[in-house]
Parts: sequence; structure tokens; C-alpha cells
Amino acid sequence: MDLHRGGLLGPAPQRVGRLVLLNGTPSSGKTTVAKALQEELTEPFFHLSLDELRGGYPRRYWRQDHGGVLFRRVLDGYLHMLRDLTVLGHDVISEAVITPPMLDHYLTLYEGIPVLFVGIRCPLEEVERRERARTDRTSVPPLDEPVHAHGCYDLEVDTSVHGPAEVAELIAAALAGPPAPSAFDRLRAVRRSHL
Ligand SMILES: Nc1ncnc2c1ncn2[C@@H]1O[C@H](COP(=O)(O)OP(=O)(O)OP(=O)(O)O)[C@@H](O)[C@H]1O
Repeated sequence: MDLHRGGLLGPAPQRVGRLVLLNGTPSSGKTTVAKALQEELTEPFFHLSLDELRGGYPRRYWRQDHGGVLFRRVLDGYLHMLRDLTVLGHDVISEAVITPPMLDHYLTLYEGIPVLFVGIRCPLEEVERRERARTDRTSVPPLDEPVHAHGCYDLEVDTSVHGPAEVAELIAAALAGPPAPSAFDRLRAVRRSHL
């Protein structure tokens, strides 16, 4: 796929940026890890949570979004926006809740982009405890099994065992020597073998 595209600053950048994709159930700790990772890394990594992007629409639109149509459109915008940032040379940290029907979309959308796929694990009892303690949004049910059903990562961490700074160190080490083939390449190979 030809990712070459010029920007406001002239010709396309020398390299496509890296994408650190943190996948886990709500309240597994993705946003917390993303912020700790930005602190850990010496190079600048862009991070925006889906919740922050959702804030672009006033609350009344979300109250009317009963079929989830607005949510899906904003999620799609989020994923495409992060892809475009990597194409323009930004290194990016992204959060994801990838259930099995969604996986193909990610594999196709991020073809040609170096993805470090990180499983953010956390036991369900701890996820539920964190959900109950949250005041920033209405509680949502955990999705642990479907989110990790594909069973393939470059790195898996458990945020009930390792604190955010430790997890950030593990991810930084994986970024310094990313596995090859990457988890996304292995998942694409599995997809091709089923065609
Ligand atoms: N390692 C941790 N130890 C204890 N509490 C944590 C840890 N990581 C996150 N939390 C707490 O759990 C709550 C949810 O964390 P966070 O927002 O990072 O999860 P998330 O996976 O990004 O959730 P969502 O998908 O809903 O955005 C927060 O209150 C956060 O402070």
C-alpha cells in the first residue's frame, strides 16, 4: 500500500511513525499506561483517548445516541485520525477495545504501519472494583474474554501486578527491540490462511 502523502510542511516525512496499540477492557488501565509511557519515553509520542475525542460532541448528542451510530462514526474517525498521524510521521499511542468482529478492520486499516500490539490485562474483580470507583463516566460492563480472544500480542502486561511506570518500562523496552514478525503480521498471516 502506498502511504506516501505530502503535508502542510512540504514533502512526506522520511518515515511512517510507530503505533503503540493498547488493547484491553474498559478500566484495565489503558489511559493510565499511555500517560506513563509518554513520561517514560524520551521521544515525543502523541496520545489522545477516544473519550477525549468524544468530547468534541456536546453531551446532548450522546444522550440521543441510542443505537450507537454516533459512537461508531466517532470511533472510525479516531482510528483513521491516528492512522493519518502515523503516515505524517508521528509516533502514536492508541487505546483500543478490540472484540473479534473488529480485528479485521484494525489489521486492514493499519497495514504498512509498524504496530506494537500490547495486551492490557487485569483480573475482572479488579476491573469491576475500578469501575465502581470511577466518577468520570457511567460504569460499563467488562469485556475481558472477547477483547483478548485473538490470543496474539507483541507484549502482554497485567496492570494489577505492575504499576503504570513498570508497565511503561516494559513497553519502552519492547519498542526498542520490537518482535519480528509483529503480532499484526502474524494475525494477517492467519487471516490469509483462512481465505
Ligand atoms: N495500575 C493501576 N493500579 C490501580 N488503579 C489503576 C491502575 N491503572 C488504572 N487504574 C485506575 O483505574 C481507573 C481506570 O483507568 P483507565 O482510565 O486508565 O482505564 P482505561 O482502560 O483507559 O478505561 P476506559 O477504556 O474506560 O477509558 C482509573 O481510576 C485509574 O486511576
